[in-house]
Amino acid sequence: MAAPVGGLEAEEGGGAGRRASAVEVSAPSDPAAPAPRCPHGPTLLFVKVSQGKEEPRKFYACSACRDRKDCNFFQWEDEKLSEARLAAREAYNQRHQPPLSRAQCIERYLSFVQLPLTQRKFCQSCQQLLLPADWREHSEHQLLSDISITQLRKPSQLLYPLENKKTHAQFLFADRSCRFLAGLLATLGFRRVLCVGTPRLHEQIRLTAAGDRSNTKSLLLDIDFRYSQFYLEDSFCHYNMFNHHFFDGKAALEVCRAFLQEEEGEGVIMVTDPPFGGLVEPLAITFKKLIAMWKEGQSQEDSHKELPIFWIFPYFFESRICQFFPSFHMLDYQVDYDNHTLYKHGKTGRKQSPVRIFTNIPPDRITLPIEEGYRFCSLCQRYVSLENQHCVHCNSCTSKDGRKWSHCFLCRKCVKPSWIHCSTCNRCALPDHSCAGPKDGCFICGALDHKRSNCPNIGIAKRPNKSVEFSFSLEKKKKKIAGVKVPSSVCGLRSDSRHCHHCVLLPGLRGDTEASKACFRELRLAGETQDSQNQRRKRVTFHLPWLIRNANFRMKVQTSPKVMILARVRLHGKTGADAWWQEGTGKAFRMGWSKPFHSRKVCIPKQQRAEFMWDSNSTACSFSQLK
Ligand SMILES: C[S@@+](CC[C@H](N)C(=O)[O-])C[C@H]1O[C@@H](n2cnc3c(N)ncnc32)[C@H](O)[C@@H]1O
Ligand SMILES: [Zn+2]
Ligand SMILES: [Zn+2]
Ligand SMILES: [Zn+2]
Ligand SMILES: [Zn+2]
Ligand SMILES: [Zn+2]
Ligand SMILES: [Zn+2]
Repeated sequence: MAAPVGGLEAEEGGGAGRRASAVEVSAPSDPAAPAPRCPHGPTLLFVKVSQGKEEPRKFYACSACRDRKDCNFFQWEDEKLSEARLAAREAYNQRHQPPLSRAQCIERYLSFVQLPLTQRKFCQSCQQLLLPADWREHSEHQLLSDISITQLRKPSQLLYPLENKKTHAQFLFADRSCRFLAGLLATLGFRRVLCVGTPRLHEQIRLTAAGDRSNTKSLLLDIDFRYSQFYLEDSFCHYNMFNHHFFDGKAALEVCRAFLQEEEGEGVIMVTDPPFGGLVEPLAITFKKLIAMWKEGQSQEDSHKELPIFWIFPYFFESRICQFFPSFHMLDYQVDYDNHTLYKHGKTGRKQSPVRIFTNIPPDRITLPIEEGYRFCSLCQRYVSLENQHCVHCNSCTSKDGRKWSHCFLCRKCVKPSWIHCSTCNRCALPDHSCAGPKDGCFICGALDHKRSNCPNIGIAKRPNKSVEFSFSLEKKKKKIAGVKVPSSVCGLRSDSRHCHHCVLLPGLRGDTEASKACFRELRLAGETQDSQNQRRKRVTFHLPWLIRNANFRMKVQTSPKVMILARVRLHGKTGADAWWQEGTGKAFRMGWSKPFHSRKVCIPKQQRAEFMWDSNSTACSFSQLK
């Protein structure tokens, strides 16, 4: 596949046709034609939209995996496949199903709990509960022994989270958020919770129910098959929320249906926390199918009722979610994650989490914890963040991100504190925005209410790094390396980074303003910091203006003779809703000996930020952008 779906998340949130290029879900030309299937169930039909125009040829790709490494299904909509290829595909799909059936998992689980404690082992390497007959096969693996019933009830602590952003994005609730959610559901009187992609909440509800005998039930639907080892058939279904596919067929679908329709659908809520990189539209279609399933079980007089839902998602998807579910509104509560360094609560994390709860439950029924910085606004009749002040002009507590917003009389609405009204654009924007630049929202997440430089996803690079300080000097006389010209009007960097209008530059760099006005193509960096191992390590972070995201750089490091250096390029998340730190993608390469400058070509594909790091006794490092 020509990587068309790779950029999906980048394009979500902004809506159709505003970006240079986006991939969107599309309606099939023939609605009766069934979508071809990959191992993750029916695929989705996508279309590439460039400059607002749809490319004529649509294609099918995996609904669940946004990285072709995870599932490389690709088929043009109008492509005809031979019988032999169809049969091969079917065989491939079969081979890529989980090794054990649901029934086998349950049988194994029942045998496992019967074992004495000393015989209960878990293989961390294979992420599998072991029965004595399996021990030999796993003897060389990393094993955990004496697995208690308490541990079995907390599989999300036993299993390692699948953080692969493009498929599972398994970011688990921090204890604080998990307890808050479980408590809120209990306070609201729900007796059944359909947990769609919320394994830790599922676990918490079951633990609480076991403790207080409240009998609250929970059913987990998740694509992570590992969970099937820990639950009987009435509490887990292997499920794909992007195409409403039950991997175990009709029997599993019936489990879900019965769960939703119990007590004529009374007392049930759906809570979902999908991977943030996922497209809103297919999720909305799925949730509507679950709602329809719940409705079938309702009596006539209840037909006006809605299935209560908590959809946990970043706040900048508000307009997109409300487009599909107009009765939803966003709560101010900031949802925290354990294994997510960025999305943590303001007080403890490095950054305020942008993740919120969207719900159709009236906000006056939802109490947010005062001790965590929420207050009740009697005018809005809802709990809001302490900083979120009631605006008398808007007659509402208007902040979306937890900061105090200010009212603009010209725009007739409240705007972010850092914005000012621009008479050229006739709207509020960041002071250093480009009036000539694209006016259609943020290039990272696509939201219309902010630009990329103010995007909550931009994260790490913008924060000043106290331990590293760089200085640079312009080397005009040096042999010039051709640079790519970026017109200043499209350069997305803030003016306070003193960037050159024509180059990619480094936020936080301090330097000569004259120099930054000139078109310089080579930067010289000097600076260092110590890391924990007392190694010398230098690092610099690049912001790439949106236009030149596919950029080649030359990195040159000057080493003292006979010093081998290890350089590393780290890419910070792709564009899009989950521009998170991507630990795993650091590409390390060695650079040779003794020559005064060693150079390497580095390609930064589509990322918005990249970090260059080098360990060495090197005296200087320079970067230049190549054509
Ligand atoms: C952002 S995490 C949410 C976990 C939640 N915060 C918790 O702690 O319970 C996303 C969850 O959705 C699941 N998931 C990812 N893709 C899915 C898909 N296509 N269908 C169903 N579940 C999926 C992941 O396995 C993961 O459990
Ligand atoms: Zn697939
Ligand atoms: Zn093993
Ligand atoms: Zn208010
Ligand atoms: Zn206002
Ligand atoms: Zn304004
Ligand atoms: Zn302007």
